[in-house]
Amino acid sequence: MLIPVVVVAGFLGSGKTSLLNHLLRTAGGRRIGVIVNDFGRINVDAMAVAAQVDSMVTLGNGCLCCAVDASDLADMLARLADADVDAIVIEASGLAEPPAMARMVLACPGVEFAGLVEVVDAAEFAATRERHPQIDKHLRYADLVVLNKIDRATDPGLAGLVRELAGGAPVVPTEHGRIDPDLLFDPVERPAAEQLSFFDLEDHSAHIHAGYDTVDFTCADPLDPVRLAAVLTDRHTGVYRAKGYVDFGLDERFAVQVVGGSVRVAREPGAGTALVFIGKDMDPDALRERLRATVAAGPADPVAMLSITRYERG
Ligand SMILES: Nc1nc2c(ncn2[C@@H]2O[C@H](COP(=O)(O)OP(=O)(O)OP(=O)(O)O)[C@@H](O)[C@H]2O)c(=O)[nH]1
Repeated sequence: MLIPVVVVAGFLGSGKTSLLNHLLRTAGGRRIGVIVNDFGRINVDAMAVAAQVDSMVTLGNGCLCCAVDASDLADMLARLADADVDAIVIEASGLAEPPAMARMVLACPGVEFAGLVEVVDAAEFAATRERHPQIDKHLRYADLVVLNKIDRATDPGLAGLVRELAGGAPVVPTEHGRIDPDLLFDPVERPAAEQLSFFDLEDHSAHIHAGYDTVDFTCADPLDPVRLAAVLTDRHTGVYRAKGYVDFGLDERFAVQVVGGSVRVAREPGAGTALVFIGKDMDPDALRERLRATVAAGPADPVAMLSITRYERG
């Protein structure tokens, strides 16, 4: 029997990992294999899902749609299939081109492309669409659109617009990716592989990831919370997305998430700092230098920590 493969795509920070984690928690008896594809060299998403997954392989450093060889993907799918999973979910990088990924999966033996889920960030959609009009095409191609972060939506017309762009695919409004897992594994009618060929005509320079860079930062010394908060909230660095873990020299470290102008932190066990920054027109050297300048001589004091803990939410 062919193993169904679902691709979860969506722009940077829209909620793909949240959806995947929800799915893994609510999978019931299903054994789900996961492929996580991150844009940066440090695979933060893989760290976030690793705890609860049956079988996982990661594809870091570049989008699955261009940077990964089709035969590598076929090998990874075969490895997961050997691990006896019932279904495979690929979490695409936030800059990947869904049609190109769908085509790659369709070309892999032993598996069946079971649909493309496009996660939309209800808070950022209008701004993202303005910068990347290609998003419309991604929605048109989706089999299921998850309209996520509905708690942060401000435009009452958004759901209607997304429905129109989705061209008949179901649109499910939700928070934190909490959708019914059955929605993902219901069989969908797929066009034959050949019918996707018009996407071959597109030029990779038109892909959303063209022009995006990543900056990785790892450090064993504690960071200064005030200086780091200033970097994370600076809208002039070109950074759109940042994620990872930060050590301020305390008993616990902080998981950090930046999406557009929104910063969120949460306490986590562990030590050491590993951060990935993703953005357009960044100056990687300047950003690295600023990050190195956040290294502190010792543990952070409680008052200074307020500049970080103010971004903690329930
Ligand atoms: N307010 C709110 N925040 C959310 C919701 N869903 C996810 N988030 C937050 O948005 C941030 C990004 O979520 P992720 O699930 O990591 O997004 P992602 O699409 O996997 O991110 P990339 O892989 O970097 O593209 C995190 O801080 C989440 O906690 C939601 O429904 N509402």
